[in-house]
Amino acid sequence: MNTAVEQPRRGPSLTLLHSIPIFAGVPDAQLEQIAKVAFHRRVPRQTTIVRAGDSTDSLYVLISGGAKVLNSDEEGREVILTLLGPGEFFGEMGLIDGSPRSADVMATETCELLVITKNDFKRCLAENFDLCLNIMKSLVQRLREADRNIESLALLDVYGRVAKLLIDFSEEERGQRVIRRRLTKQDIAKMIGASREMVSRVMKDLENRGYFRVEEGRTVILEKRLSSPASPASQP
Ligand SMILES: Nc1ncnc2c1ncn2[C@@H]1O[C@@H]2COP(=O)(O)O[C@H]2[C@H]1O
Repeated sequence: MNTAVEQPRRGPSLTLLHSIPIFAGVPDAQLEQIAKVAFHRRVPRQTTIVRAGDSTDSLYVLISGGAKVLNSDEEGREVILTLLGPGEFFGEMGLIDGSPRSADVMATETCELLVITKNDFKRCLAENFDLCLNIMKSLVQRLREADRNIESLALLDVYGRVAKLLIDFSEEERGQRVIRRRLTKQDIAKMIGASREMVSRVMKDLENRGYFRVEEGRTVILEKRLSSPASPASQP
């Protein structure tokens, strides 16, 4: 596992801060304060940035790259709680309630991060209602996502779970829904609680039946059909 990290660099620009959703609506005077206390850090792929159970010292904002939030048991079995992309933040839970880190966060690509230490983050929160509100909105969105995941685990078969995940990760692009981020079958398996072999089988079947196609390394979804795939067992 990679633990090497580059030396931190100080000082994000105001333009950069303006482009990050949790800083939306925060006045420039406050952003200047944040710019003074935040610093850049670059971490290579496979670096564990935050480790479950550790004490909490900082909030992280992902400027570029990608990361996964995961939990594992003593036997090394993993569940991926979510994937994070540019503009998203992590490490807020421990800062808010003082508990140890709730999960590992690992870089899936080289990441450019903005780091704000615990005391600086708390000072920024105390002085800025918009920042508090933006953090609350993100927490509500994460709760909604977690609720949807519980529902899908309880009510859908593996076909339905794979289909739902592909739709959730797809983005609108010129009238089509396309998955741009790198999503391995192993990652999908760890997100939906199925084996990698099962996910491979289901995806091959869905592709053969025309629910999606892979074009130049991207997955293009034939949306209307994918939203309700029938598993072979339930087909007439
Ligand atoms: N279900 C989830 N969705 C998105 N992010 C999460 C989820 N669970 C944990 N995290 C993030 O992972 C971080 C691990 O460290 P913290 O508990 O400090 O803060 C946590 C959150 O930022």
